[in-house]
Amino acid sequence: MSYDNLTLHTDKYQINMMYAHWKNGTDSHQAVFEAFFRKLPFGNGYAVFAGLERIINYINHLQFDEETIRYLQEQEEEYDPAFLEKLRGFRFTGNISAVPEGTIVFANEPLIRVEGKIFEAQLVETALLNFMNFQTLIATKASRIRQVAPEDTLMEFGTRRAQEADAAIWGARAAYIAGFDATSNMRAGMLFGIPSKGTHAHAWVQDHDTEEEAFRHYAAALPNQVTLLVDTYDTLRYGVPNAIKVAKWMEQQGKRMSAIRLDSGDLAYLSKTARTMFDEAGLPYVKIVASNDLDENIIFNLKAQGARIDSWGVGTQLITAADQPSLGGVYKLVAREKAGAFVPVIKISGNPEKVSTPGIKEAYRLISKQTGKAEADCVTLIGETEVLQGKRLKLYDKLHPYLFKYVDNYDAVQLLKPIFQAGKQVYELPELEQIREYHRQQLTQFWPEYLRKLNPEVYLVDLSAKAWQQKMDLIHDYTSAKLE
Ligand SMILES: Nc1ncnc2c1ncn2[C@@H]1O[C@H](COP(=O)(O)OP(=O)(O)OP(=O)(O)O)[C@@H](O)[C@H]1O
Ligand SMILES: O=P(O)(O)OC[C@H]1O[C@H](OP(=O)(O)OP(=O)(O)O)[C@H](O)[C@@H]1O
Ligand SMILES: O=C(O)c1cccnc1
Repeated sequence: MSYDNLTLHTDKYQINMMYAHWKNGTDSHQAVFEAFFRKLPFGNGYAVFAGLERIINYINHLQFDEETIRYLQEQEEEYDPAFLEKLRGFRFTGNISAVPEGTIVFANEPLIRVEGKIFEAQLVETALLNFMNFQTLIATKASRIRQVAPEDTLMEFGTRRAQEADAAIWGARAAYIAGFDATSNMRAGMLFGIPSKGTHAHAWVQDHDTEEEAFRHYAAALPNQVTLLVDTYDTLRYGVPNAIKVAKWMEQQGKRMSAIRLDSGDLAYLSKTARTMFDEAGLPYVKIVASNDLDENIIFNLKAQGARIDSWGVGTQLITAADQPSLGGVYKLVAREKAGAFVPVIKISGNPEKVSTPGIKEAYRLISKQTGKAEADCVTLIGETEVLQGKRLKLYDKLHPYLFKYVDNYDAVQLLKPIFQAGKQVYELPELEQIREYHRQQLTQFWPEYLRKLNPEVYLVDLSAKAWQQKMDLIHDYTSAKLE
């Protein structure tokens, strides 16, 4: 089965709600939803937004074709044929704003805003969250790994352990955005233009009578990219000495071995000893690649132990975000049309962090004119102008009011950019290399205290006084209404 129409890549309850709106005659009512997450993953101080390319692609190709219509008909007898007829002509006609991929983002600020007919805006929730949550999670994990090895080559090796094919390729892309240098996945390489890299597996060595013969045959076949896996039998007793012999043999033919790969054992000890052996053999140019269930913590520790590793192959831990395998991004209705105008809506919860923030919002990054560094993000109601005028602001985290600061002399950068207007794509997707460079620039806007991997400083995401007051008013209205 090869069916790639993603229109039904949604939860049934979205179609049920579309149906009920249509039945009630409210399907064309305008609504505004915002996507955000409430908690940063991995205890990190920031996240790296990704997923927009796939979202744009998805929105552009939304279409209930005959096969999907037939399926809906068979699935749900209650769906009126006239509803299915309406779906035939469906397309997304609303507005979408989003932060560009590679942007550093934080909890509780809108990352995607969807405005349009409730019928359309409801359908897209599931897919938008699916793409944003996964890709942002992997980009953030990759960013943590890049942080501990700023100068080294990082290769994404995760496909065999990824949660299926889509996760492998979009995860590879997310990792590249956040600073990885290459992927082993050739399809990701082909589709996105990510550099592809690869060594060889144990099978290559096992399929020869001797390790030395295996190394020689490999070097003869691909003399310009020889990275030999040296741990099939015994790294220091056989693997490294055999690799040294083959490197000398290559030199006689005017070639240079690129590297060896260590894939088991004590990577610190083995890399230091192997480095000495290569150096003493007059082969200082042969680099050392390591793999084996690596993540940012192991890499950090290996470096602390003085490991002599130049390049890291990272698979499982990255592509599955093993220490936190999902990002809890949500998509919340913030305003709906009533009597021809938008009214803010709220979701009340016993958990204060889950009370939604009503109203259509904008998010700004306040960049100090003096230092060029980000001081805080400010979430306002749309149309508020104080932030844009550069007025002195007292910002504080409303859930934790002891976190506050004053900012002035700043530039306010609007985080959400228009992506679709009246259903038409108005945003030109940057090239992947530009996204990667943009992400690198983004990192320079933050003090290192916010970026550090362990116990980072909390970056302030403030809610404007007006947005806060509106939230309080609605909480009051709803909770007192309930008591009556
Ligand atoms: N010096 C080190 N300090 C901390 N962690 C290390 C060090 N060397 C290796 N590791 C990590 O320890 C873990 C070792 O796992 P494991 O015991 O499965 O590997 P192994 O002994 O190399 O055997 P296998 O052949 O099964 O891969 C891996 O995640 C590896 O990256
Ligand atoms: O460890 P990861 O970060 O996921 O990196 C990818 C791993 O995949 C390969 O081996 P594979 O796991 O297939 O076999 P092995 O465990 O026997 O080495 C490779 O040798 C790495 O060890
Ligand atoms: O090229 C490699 O060495 C590689 C690729 C994928 C998984 N493990 C290793």
